[in-house]
Amino acid sequence: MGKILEKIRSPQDLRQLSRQELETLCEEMREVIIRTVSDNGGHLASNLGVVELTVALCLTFSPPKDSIVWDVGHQSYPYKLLTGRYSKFSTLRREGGLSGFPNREESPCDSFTSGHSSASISSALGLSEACRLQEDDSRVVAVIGDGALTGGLAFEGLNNAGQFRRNLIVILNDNTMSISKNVGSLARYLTYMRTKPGYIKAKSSVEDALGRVPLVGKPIARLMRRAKSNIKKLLYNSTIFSDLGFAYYGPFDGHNIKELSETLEAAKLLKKPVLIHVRTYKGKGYQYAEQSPTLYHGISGFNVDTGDPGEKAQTFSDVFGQTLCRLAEKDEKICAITAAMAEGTGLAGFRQQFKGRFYDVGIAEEHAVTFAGGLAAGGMLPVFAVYSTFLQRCYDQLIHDVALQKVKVLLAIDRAGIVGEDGMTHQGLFDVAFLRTVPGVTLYSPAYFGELREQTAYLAEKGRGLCAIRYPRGRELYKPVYFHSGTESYFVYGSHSAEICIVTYGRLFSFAAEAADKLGARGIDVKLLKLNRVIPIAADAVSEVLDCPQVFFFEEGIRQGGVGEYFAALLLEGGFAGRYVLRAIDQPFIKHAPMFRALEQLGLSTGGICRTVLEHYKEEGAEFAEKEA
Ligand SMILES: Cc1ncc(C[n+]2csc(CCOP(=O)(O)OP(=O)(O)O)c2C)c(N)n1
Ligand SMILES: CC(=O)[C@@H](O)[C@H](O)COP(=O)(O)O
Ligand SMILES: [Mg+2]
Repeated sequence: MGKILEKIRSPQDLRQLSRQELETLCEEMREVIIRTVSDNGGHLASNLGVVELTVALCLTFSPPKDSIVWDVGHQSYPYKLLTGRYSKFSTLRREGGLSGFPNREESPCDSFTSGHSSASISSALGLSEACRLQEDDSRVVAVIGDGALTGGLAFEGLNNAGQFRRNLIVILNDNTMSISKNVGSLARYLTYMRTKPGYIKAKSSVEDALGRVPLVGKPIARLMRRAKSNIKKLLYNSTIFSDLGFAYYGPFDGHNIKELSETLEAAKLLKKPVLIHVRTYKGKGYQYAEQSPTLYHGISGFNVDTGDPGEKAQTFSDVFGQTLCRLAEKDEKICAITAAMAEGTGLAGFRQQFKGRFYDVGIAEEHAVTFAGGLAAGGMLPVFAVYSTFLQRCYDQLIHDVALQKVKVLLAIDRAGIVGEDGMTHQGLFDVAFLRTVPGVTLYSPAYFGELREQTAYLAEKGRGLCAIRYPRGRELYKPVYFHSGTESYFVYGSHSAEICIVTYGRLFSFAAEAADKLGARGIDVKLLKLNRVIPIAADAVSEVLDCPQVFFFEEGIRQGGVGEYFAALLLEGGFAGRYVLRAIDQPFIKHAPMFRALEQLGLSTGGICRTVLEHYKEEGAEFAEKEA
């Protein structure tokens, strides 16, 4: 297994291989990727689609001297295999192992850490300009998918790069898919380019472009002659890309190593930005992924022989999607918006049931929020379901295009908190802190499916202005059965006379409740305050713990600007005289690890909550902590 692959220590090693050996290498790479993702989970279909492209890139360029920037970076597994990481590949996405995305700390061959879409052209342009300014002749290549190209940032990059008279290669990896089918006019335009009958001979063709390159020696002349005939027959007269200042080549077969490498060699010689359009197939080489590229885009593991991913427990996203469908049956104003994440956010059912009120806007979160603002100003009730990490892009739109307009928009913030194996680029840890600064926002944070249903309905029916609800990745956790009091915005559990009070919100409440049970079993009486509404915090909720001598606040989000700090300020204003201990996240770039393992390491699991309380509870605490550790 991996006979050729195991000898590849760096891209330079590929140059010793024959055409046949390169083909065999691709088969070996696919086998390793399929096996590893079946065990560890990960992004299968996109990686299988770029195997030949990666080989061609590594044959033509010399990372780390040359930079290859992978957009999103979820398709960088073949690149990891060819850049000295084969021996560690079985650790992919495991705690302490290789990241599922390019990471500057992992390898000098990863020139830019990525995870969020549509940024590659801008970062590649920056890298290229840094080379120019330092008189470094290294090459820079950005590889961007047709899905990622729907993001506005990609166009900002193209617009800016098009004016530079300097080589910058952008490879458009067009597989007609985002996570689901790619959408929008651009996707239509790419289809037109792929299928347009009869190629037009170029006016300002590669011949002109190549004519400007000084001929040095016979090999280059030969190479250029070959490239010219190759390119000439496939070059369009005018494309959106050439209008933006790029030389456009394509579309090419993205699974033909020879054609790709020759094209890349030729493109290297141009003294202007170049866009090379390649057609690839998501899932190539694994029949199940070819048939269902959406299912195998990101998958938690599967049986290699049957492709069976196994049973999946119900998730918060599922419950949200079902709830929104029920609400939309009664309220015709409700519209659902996704930025290319219909499956992940649980909106696939809504898409089917309410086609006319469903919008997949492409990977364009900023646009999604402003579009929602417009829908709301026009009298509709837009609901934008988005992962917490991707909402980070929308800060200005939330302020300017929703809050300032005084319109009602509902944000369904999925993957809030630690997400697990996707790691540092995907953790949902900032949303609460930045939403706190948006005027007039209302934010709820359910711990359980039932609460998600109730709070979504409450916000849809009664909320005002910018309303949001945040919930975690995956399933619901431990639910205490004992009595609680309070209002819709908070619940109180346990004895009112307890000397210790734990305050928290969202899924951490399950751990806090378990911790309270354990502490109770050791004779330590704990009162629990669960915030349902975290912005604004209800004055009554603060009053509930004002007289408590020790208040512990646990938060699955960043400390700065989080709810824990906010709660502390309200306590102080209310005259609180006790001890306040806040455990939140201080270093938010948290590496990949199983979700609950990461929470444990952050001291935010049941054990962590017990330990923190007990550290402050002297004698019994020391004894208990030893037992628990
Ligand atoms: C800002 C942002 N929004 C959403 C995502 C989630 N996401 C990851 S990959 C992907 C689809 C990318 O499609 P494409 O660029 O065509 O790559 P392919 O998977 O087809 O290779 C999406 C929506 C993301 N990574 N970043
Ligand atoms: C690459 C990317 O951004 C998404 O594919 C993400 O990995 C999806 O994560 P979930 O598995 O949480 O939907
Ligand atoms: Mg694609």
